[in-house]
Amino acid sequence: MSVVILDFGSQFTRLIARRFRELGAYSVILPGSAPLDRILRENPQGIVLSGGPSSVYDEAAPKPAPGVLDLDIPVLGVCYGMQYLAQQAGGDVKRAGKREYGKADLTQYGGQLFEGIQGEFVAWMSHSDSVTQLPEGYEVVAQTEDTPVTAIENRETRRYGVQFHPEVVHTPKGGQLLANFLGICGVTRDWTAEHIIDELVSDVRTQVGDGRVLLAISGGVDSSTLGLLLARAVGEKLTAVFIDHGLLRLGEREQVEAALKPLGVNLVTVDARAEFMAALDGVSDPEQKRKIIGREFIRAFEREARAYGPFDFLAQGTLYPDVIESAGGEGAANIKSHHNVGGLPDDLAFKLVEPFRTLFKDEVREIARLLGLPDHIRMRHPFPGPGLAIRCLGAISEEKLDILRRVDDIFISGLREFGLYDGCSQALAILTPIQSVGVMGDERTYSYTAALRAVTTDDFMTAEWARLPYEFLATMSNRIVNQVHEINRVVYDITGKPPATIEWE
Ligand SMILES: Nc1ncnc2c1ncn2[C@@H]1O[C@H](COP(=O)(O)OP(=O)(O)OP(=O)(O)O)[C@@H](O)[C@H]1O
Ligand SMILES: O=c1[nH]c(=O)c2[nH+]cn([C@@H]3O[C@H](COP(=O)(O)O)[C@@H](O)[C@H]3O)c2[nH]1
Ligand SMILES: NC(=O)CC[C@H](N)C(=O)O
Ligand SMILES: [Mg+2]
Repeated sequence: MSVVILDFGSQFTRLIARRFRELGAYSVILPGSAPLDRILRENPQGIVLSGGPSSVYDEAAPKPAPGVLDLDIPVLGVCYGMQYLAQQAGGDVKRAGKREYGKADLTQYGGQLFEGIQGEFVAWMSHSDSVTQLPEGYEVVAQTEDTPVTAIENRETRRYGVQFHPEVVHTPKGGQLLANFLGICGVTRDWTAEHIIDELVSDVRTQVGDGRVLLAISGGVDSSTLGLLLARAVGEKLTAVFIDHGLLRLGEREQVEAALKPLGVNLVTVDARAEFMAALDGVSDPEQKRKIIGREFIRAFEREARAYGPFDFLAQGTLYPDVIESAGGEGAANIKSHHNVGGLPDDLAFKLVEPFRTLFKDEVREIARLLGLPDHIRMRHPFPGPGLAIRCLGAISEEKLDILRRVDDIFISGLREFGLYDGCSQALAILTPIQSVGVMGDERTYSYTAALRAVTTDDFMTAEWARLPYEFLATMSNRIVNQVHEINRVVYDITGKPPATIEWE
């Protein structure tokens, strides 16, 4: 039993599934045009029609397959989905005089979807079309100042629509609304992280069969958790490979080896420092750096496959944000090529095993907890595969990496010492190419500027800059300038994501 989410190209479709997972309900995302028999195979108790960039009155507007809306189960249309429901039932949709983007307050609401919800309701909007004429049998159950038809329902046919996005965190009471929809569908909410693990294990077994798997492991949360999952799924057929590309932090190689040993994975460490440094020599463009790193990772895995292989499969701890930022979503833009997705070379000879490809970091952490990953790995801040190369802006050199390593170590150790590490989701130091004038010991200096960045976030798709105490920042600035003589200026990044991203390249 499940809820089927039909995807019409919204950026947020995965978030609908994620909210259902949080509510303990199992859901499946299928393409908007999935045929009826494909949908029926999922035994749906309800259907969600997602948002999307099209307008329902466009010639080529995507539609659910014939028969889908004739099923006698509840249907919730979100944004484009609601507009489609309204149009299909005989209502009308037009480009509205007033578009709504961002937060809007519902001026009134009621009805089944809003049952039990009280007080103000902030709804996150992203639309330029509106339902201008209600179809027969429907009533309006919510309004905003600009949009008279913000939510609709037809109790008899159990068709519901919302113009806003209940699935995003900026609609704080959206979870309750989605829970109400699950209630209307009669969904039993017993889908847990244990179920997800069982399902992932069985999917991996089906995919891998008798094949052998090379696991790309970094000592980070995602690949370490994947190590435990794969050990359960394929056992002996697994070899974990950790690449030291010369872009790691101070002492990281030894720390990772020590941390992974007790997990019982069969670990091989590869020294590929010379290859990475040679390939990155003189390269300053961020995308080019990322592509080269993606390629060099694969070349290093291929070399190991010749030594320890053959391997049919390459397993990576890829998460959904890596995919969507690398333009892996329906119509999504390429923000940056993550080395493990957009940075992969075209001639990849391995088949990829990426069980976490649809999940977010906090969900992987929950899986990690159940699989018994120690907390010091589970709660570690993420560290990107391209490592210090994308934090040393412009062309890298051994000298610059060494400077950055020392700055990073002071900052991260400082966060731990002051008890601030766990309060941030990720912290990093950046070595900028800016040189500026300073005065130290009565001497003129002309040295580099280091930037510090710390953010808070759940899913790494959006983030706030962390409000670290001034005293702490002052101490960090002091220590860095005193201990790293190549730095004479320290700045703190006070930009969120969006508009910035977490890494600087
Ligand atoms: N040094 C490395 N050696 C081998 N594989 C790596 C290395 N760095 C990254 N990878 C691979 O790339 C994937 C993506 O890296 P990413 O940093 O997003 O995940 P992670 O390192 O597992 O977890 P975290 O996000 O907590 O750092 C990893 O899951 C891993 O499969
Ligand atoms: O393994 C990785 N390979 C990459 O190429 C990569 N680029 C960014 N990141 C990490 O992804 C999260 C979001 O980062 P951005 O806001 O900079 O896009 C943050 O946690 C980043 O550290 C990467 N991780
Ligand atoms: N986010 C959406 O689903 C948008 C639907 C439609 N394109 C509109 O602008 O109204
Ligand atoms: Mg990492």
